[in-house]
Amino acid sequence: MTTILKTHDLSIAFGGVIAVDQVNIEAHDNELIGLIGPNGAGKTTLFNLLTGVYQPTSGTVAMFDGQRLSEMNGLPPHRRAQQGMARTFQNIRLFTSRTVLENVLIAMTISSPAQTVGALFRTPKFYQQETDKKQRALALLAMFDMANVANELACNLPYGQQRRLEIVRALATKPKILFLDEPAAGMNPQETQALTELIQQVQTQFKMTIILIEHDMNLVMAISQRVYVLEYGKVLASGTPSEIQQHPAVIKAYLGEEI
Ligand SMILES: Nc1ncnc2c1ncn2[C@@H]1O[C@H](COP(=O)(O)OP(=O)(O)OP(=O)(O)O)[C@@H](O)[C@H]1O
Repeated sequence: MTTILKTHDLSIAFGGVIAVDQVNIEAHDNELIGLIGPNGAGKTTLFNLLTGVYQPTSGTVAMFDGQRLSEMNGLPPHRRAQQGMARTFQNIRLFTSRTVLENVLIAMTISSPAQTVGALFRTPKFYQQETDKKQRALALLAMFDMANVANELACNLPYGQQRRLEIVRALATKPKILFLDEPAAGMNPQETQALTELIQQVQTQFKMTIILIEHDMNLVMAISQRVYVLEYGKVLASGTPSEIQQHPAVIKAYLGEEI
């Protein structure tokens, strides 16, 4: 098991609220991790700290590439994206007036900009790269059953497909680690089931690490290899789904809710 991401005593305070409080977590290569916790527990804030949207009040985030450790503190989101982080958001953030294909191509271009000279003078290499990008984008869309809507405007897609497009767009950046913030939010049971299978397929096919915030316990418990539970900004428990489901403190935190 190779560690790919690790935090040390990661904390952030907003005024008097300590939203993330000395969190120590780690993610391994090709691991699917569930991040759960009651509303306001600090899950999205933790994602924002990991991906560079927020800088911590104290503590560190590090990524590992083999033996090489890269400190992430101080790096803005786009620099972390270049290091291999990609994410989706709780609220869909697509380029709604662009087509589905353009949304994916833009993500690819942002993550690996074309050589300026090639782009300026439209060299044969530039055209080849553009063709390759388009083929890769279409292949990703096909995997998500969306090749047939490649030329639709993103705003015209049904909600479930918009959510899936967000994942395709994140994958287009070839991340090492993918953060999914409530990917099943607002989906119906059939869409959720299809998404569950897709997330597993992504993990197997791309051999990447996925960290998933999700309120749908069936989804989390079905696909996570390990689960972290946050409560009041702290890690309350971590373990396999079955360990978490039997954990007394977790049961207490979720009293009245089915885990
Ligand atoms: N930018 C901010 N300014 C002030 N307080 C914030 C900010 N972001 C988050 N918080 C507070 O931090 C705490 C954790 O919020 P966060 O959104 O991370 O929780 P969550 O576990 O993702 O919740 P949910 O499951 O409802 O999405 C909350 O008390 C929230 O009000």
